[in-house]
Amino acid sequence: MSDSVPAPLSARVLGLANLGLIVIDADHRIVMWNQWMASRSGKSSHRVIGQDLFDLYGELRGQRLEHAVLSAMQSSLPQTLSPSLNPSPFPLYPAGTWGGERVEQAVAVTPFNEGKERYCLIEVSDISTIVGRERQLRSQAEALRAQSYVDGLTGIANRRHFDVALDRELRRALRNEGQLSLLLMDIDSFKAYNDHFGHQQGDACLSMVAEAFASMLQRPADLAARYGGEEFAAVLPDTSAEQAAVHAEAIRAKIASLDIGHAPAATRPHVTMSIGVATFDKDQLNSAAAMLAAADSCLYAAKRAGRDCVIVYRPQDHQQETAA
Ligand SMILES: Nc1nc2c(ncn2[C@@H]2O[C@H](COP(=O)(O)OP(=O)(O)OP(=O)(O)O)[C@@H](O)[C@H]2O)c(=O)[nH]1
Repeated sequence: MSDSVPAPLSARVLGLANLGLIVIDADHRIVMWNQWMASRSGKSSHRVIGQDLFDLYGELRGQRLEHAVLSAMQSSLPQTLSPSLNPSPFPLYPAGTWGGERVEQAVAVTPFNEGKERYCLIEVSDISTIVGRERQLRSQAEALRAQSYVDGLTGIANRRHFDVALDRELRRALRNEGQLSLLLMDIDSFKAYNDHFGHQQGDACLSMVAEAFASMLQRPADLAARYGGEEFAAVLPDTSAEQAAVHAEAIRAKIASLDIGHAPAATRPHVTMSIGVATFDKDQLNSAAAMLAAADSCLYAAKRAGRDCVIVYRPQDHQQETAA
């Protein structure tokens, strides 16, 4: 018969438990320290048994864990430490490593009596995987949010981003009586391009035009967007009608200079753009709808004028037109 005594079942279970188990007495002296704690703290149970937990880990003094232990001992009520408020209170590291990042911990404190003695059980769970997954989900959500402001085909801002930017800049212009211009632009005879070269090449053309157009806007507050289909738009804060007209003309010339061959049915042998320009004014063009309608009417006028040109909205002309 073997003379080795089998470990009591409870001791075996404590050794196998996949969480840290610490028991301290009323004077905070450690009376139990399981294998999980030993392998993650680098301190074996016979080194720590009998020591005051808060002497062993001075950094816990005055912290939430100490308050939780004191209050659990006094009230006899269990306490749970929020992992977000108390990240990693114990200096514990993944088993088999030393140093590096502490394991993320969730800590529960449960007071209990044994005979006349008062004790406190401290359970420490490793929640590193959960916290890591949460971080990953949060960063994926942020990436998705960023993507939802980006046009999938061209990579420039999408209509939603444009609407938000125009609204924000309009409110700023109204507040500061500042200047703000808007460009609406449309690739000329794009239906003919698609019909001649096919939709896939049409998409490639849209991407080239978008890239060239976006590269023309230099200020950080300027926004180049795909407004929809073959239409593009730009929000230009602190830009007068005259300055916007110069920008628009430069963009028109840049697109023409790309010299992208067009369909035979198009007005020009190369791809061109027509552009309408509207500028904020506090009496008439003081809303997104009014500015967009004004820019759109100029874009339409540019198409009627033969395409590949820029037309700037002038409130006085409009008054004359509507009055006539
Ligand atoms: N390839 C491609 N074509 C698109 C996309 N969005 C819109 N279009 C095409 O753009 C064309 C726009 O045609 P129209 O609105 O008739 O205007 P247009 O031919 O450009 O003529 P004008 O604007 O008068 O110069 C349509 O044939 C649409 O199918 C897209 O994402 N990819």
